[in-house]
Amino acid sequence: MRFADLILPVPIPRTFTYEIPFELEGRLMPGHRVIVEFGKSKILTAIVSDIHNSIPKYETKTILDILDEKPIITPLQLKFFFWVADYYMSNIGDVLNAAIPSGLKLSSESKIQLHQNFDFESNTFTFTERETLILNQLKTKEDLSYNEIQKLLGIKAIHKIIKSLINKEAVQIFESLKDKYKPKFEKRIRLTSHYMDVETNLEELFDQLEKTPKQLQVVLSYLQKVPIFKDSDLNNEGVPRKEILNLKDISTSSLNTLIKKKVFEQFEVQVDRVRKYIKKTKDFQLSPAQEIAKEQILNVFSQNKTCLLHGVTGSGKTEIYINLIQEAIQNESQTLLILPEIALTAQIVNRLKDIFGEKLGVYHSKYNDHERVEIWRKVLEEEYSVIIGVRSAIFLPFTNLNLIIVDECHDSSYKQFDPPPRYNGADSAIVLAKLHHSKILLGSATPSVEQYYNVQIGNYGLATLQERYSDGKLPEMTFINMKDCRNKKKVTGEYSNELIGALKLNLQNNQQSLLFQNKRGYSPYLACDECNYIPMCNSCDVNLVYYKHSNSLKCNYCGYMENIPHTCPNCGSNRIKLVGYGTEKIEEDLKLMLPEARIERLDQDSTKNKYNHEKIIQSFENGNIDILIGTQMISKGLDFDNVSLVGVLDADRILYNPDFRANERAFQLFTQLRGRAGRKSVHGQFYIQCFNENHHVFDLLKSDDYMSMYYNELKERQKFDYPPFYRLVKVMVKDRDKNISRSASIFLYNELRNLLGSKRAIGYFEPLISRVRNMYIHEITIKLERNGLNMSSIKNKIKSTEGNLYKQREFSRVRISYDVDPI
Ligand SMILES: Nc1ncnc2c1ncn2[C@@H]1O[C@H](COP(=O)(O)OP(=O)(O)OP(=O)(O)O)[C@@H](O)[C@H]1O
Ligand SMILES: [Zn+2]
Repeated sequence: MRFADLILPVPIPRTFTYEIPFELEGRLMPGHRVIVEFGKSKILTAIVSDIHNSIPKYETKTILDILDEKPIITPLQLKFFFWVADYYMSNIGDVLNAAIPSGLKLSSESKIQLHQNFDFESNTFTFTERETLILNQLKTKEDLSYNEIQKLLGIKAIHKIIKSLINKEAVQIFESLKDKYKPKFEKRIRLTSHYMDVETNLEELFDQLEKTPKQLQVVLSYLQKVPIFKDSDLNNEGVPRKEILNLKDISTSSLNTLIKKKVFEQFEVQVDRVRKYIKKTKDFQLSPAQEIAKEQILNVFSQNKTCLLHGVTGSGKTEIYINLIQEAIQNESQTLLILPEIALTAQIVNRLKDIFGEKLGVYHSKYNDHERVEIWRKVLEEEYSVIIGVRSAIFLPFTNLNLIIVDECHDSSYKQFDPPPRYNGADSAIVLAKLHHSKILLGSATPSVEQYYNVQIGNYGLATLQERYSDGKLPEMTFINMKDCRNKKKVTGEYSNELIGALKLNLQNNQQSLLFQNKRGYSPYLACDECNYIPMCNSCDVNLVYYKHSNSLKCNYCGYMENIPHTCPNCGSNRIKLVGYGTEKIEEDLKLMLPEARIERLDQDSTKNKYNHEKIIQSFENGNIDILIGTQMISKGLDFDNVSLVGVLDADRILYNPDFRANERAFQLFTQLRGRAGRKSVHGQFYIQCFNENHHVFDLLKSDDYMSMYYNELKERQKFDYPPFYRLVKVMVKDRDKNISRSASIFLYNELRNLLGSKRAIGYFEPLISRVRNMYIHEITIKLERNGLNMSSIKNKIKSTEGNLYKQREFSRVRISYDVDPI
């Protein structure tokens, strides 16, 4: 086995073969990180994906060094990563970037430092002039990058020189990012072993310390914390130094004296950065309906099929998950529970930490890199048996995965859009389960049409929960016609008197309310009353959003910010006004209208800080907030006992969307929102402010009729060749020049039509938002029949048309990307 295929962090969609040096033969395994030379002078970190004997056609370079003792990626993960890259038509390097925490990431910044055993005096090698130059430099400077060495020597080809230094064990290469992960240490103290002889030596110590009461105080406080009289083993762990010093009447100098006198010894232990949970047991019994659903699930599992749990909101799906996870833990295997939203993670983690204690690991994007590396390692070493996380948790190094649960499996935030890979975490989880021979359960009150279709054609098995837990009823629905309200002057701004009245009543009854609005920020936009001018982003085709707290206009696409203009830049009038309303404005308005209420907001802006979302949810749960205003974050799976009112302010905005999934989405969103109210003893109310009460989706909602929605949608999808009957691939063409973007998309479209036929290559068009970060976008839609096609080979063919495009000089800077199964 002399060759290794490597994944390199370069935007080239293939692996590279390198030779394995003699000293690494037999040691190197797939999943190891290695250092290699790439091109003339680049040094890169790479991941070994395969090891073999077949000599490549091109001249190979040799691997320079290995970074880890043990592989950091498992063989199954590699397989999975390649599947994601293939299926979602993205580079394997991009998948790796999405998959591994940046503390383990591949980087191009490798450096050298003196070898730890190297000693200038005692070494026996002779060094060349250039080698000596480097070594002398390293006497004063801790490390040197490849660039610095090239400058120092005044030549480009430095690799041979470095290699020779490595062979002489004078220097070593290190990955500057490798050291990014620093374990955290804690200083602790304990009694030295001498005093473990309690009866004589410790008693003696007390006598000695009579004269120094401060020191005696330290020893006594220690013994209070660590009762070695009861159990002498407790001394081994000692206590954190900080904990003793934080006590009243303890002086640092007394403690230090005692350490000098060898009464105490100080030692360090590695501690976890990730917050630990204390295990409390909480028992619950499944209801008869839940027992039946669980039986159905186990039955589906026994047929090695994916199981869809279709259970109404508040039916207790989570309790079934917990029950299944408990059984999985007893079998000493790993379980992965993925959720669409970190807001929800916080709540479920609270429910699960009571039950699973330290066996529970949590993985989401708000964690910093050190924490993510720590979780990665703990999953690899099977210290965690349950992992709860958002979509990227599917990339963790499971070795013993036996159950995957995808909660709220219909949710569109399982799909990643930018940066690539544009993968869907819920769909990919099914493939992950196959690779691990693991069971997989998808749960939702509103499965996607595609998911339910899979049940219908027998690909998935079905389990159902049709009633809420303990006879809870679904909230009553009230439609508030805003047109009528306006005519009858029964509104204050955007708020109907009826809704405000209901909020007031709820407040008096000491119950909580949720208010939904799909727009964050203050007012969606600013507009001139004279000429209708609307401030737009300079680099994207969208209007700027007004943020009150920073008194600025901001682009939600590229982050561009500017000050509020006082006069209209177009006509000079000073009649610039705010139009529409976002969550921030609603918060402000309601605080004025209901001054006695405690009001908070939950959206992307209010949860920027790591634990903010947890704090807000906790505080709502504890009854410290009366009204919580939020974006779709509040619609997903949250479980509050005391919420009896849910209101939607601008329902029409949800209904009218130029997308074939618009009705399905609206039905899902309203059903989920309604489901947040009346989950425990209180009866729930669902208020919808809208202009068009007669919309078809509202009819379905009134009868809570998922199946009608499903069959209606299915008919439409069949008629217009949409999923689940066809698979969609979107090809995105981008260029700084609008004309080039357009002509490149026409060129590519023609290529694709020749390749696939005009029934599959549908057309090219400008998307709704046709410019982002100054790149003009055109899209080509491809529809592929679900059956009878070899998808992988078709996708390769689609990709190969890129080659023809790039042969045209004028298109050489065009950027092409793909979105497979766009949503
Ligand atoms: N067997 C049970 N014993 C005690 N409480 C239960 C049981 N089953 C469900 N509950 C309670 O009922 C409430 C709703 O359950 P849960 O949150 O699991 O619903 P869900 O099906 O996940 O709903 P959604 O689809 O809205 O997220 C929770 O507060 C839960 O603790
Ligand atoms: Zn912008």
